[in-house]
Amino acid sequence: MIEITNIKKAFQGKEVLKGISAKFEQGQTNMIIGASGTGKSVLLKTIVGLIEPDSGTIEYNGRDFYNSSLKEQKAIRREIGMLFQGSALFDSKTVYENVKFPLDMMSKMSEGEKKDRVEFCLSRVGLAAAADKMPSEISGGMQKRVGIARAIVMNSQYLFCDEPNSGLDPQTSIVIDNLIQEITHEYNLTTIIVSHDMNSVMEIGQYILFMYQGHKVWEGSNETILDSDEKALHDFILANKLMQKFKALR
Ligand SMILES: Nc1ncnc2c1ncn2[C@@H]1O[C@H](COP(=O)(O)OP(=O)(O)OP(=O)(O)O)[C@@H](O)[C@H]1O
Repeated sequence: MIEITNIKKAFQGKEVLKGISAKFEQGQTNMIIGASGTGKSVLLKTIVGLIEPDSGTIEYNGRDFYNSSLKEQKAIRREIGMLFQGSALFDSKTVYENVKFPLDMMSKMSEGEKKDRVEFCLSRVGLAAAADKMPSEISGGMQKRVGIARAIVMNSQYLFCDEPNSGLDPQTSIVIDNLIQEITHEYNLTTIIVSHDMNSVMEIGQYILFMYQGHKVWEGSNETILDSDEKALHDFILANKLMQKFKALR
């Protein structure tokens, strides 16, 4: 579980995060949603340790990240897997080499152990046959799957996904959403996904934190989100035409 308490962050005097608290449970897909510019990415970066908050705490299974020693922070970082927007693969490395990269950087495994682990992760995301391909030779959806394999290769406990569906067609988006959810359940990960894709929210949002202008204004699940009478959330949901129709039918 990741617990954040009263997180605040300002840039040049402008408050971007205005005291956010939440609990992201293990073994479920947690989502941070909200309109553009509302602070979702800053919050995610704060949680993973890329932006230090001005105040507040972030606890990884009880370990307070920003009040830990560098050694302890490094240990937590090793337990984190990230799926970046746009996949962020190395263009000059094969699929296999991309997935192996974190093991080369951070593990003490032998070459044989690394090979087994990379092959296991690639087959878990359905890409065993694409190991020798270059990122430019595979589709956007396959690139995301490589990104997921790379994110879990270190046996991560925590999985962070920043807009995992950006640039994907609706059908491929569902495949990627379902893969993230399956992996979360299978390996009992604490997963946090930043998204503004309402389809994903409805598909896999087991816990949803809705942000508006730097505040948490609503939390709940995909089962309760359509019943909320929070105005900002309502406006966000109904910006999606399909959701308007769906809501009208209920
Ligand atoms: N390093 C930074 N320095 C100054 N301002 C920043 C910095 N990072 C983010 N901001 C500001 O913080 C605010 C929130 O940005 P953030 O990227 O978190 O929004 P978001 O909700 O993720 O938006 P989007 O959905 O468009 O990615 C914006 O006004 C942005 O300009």
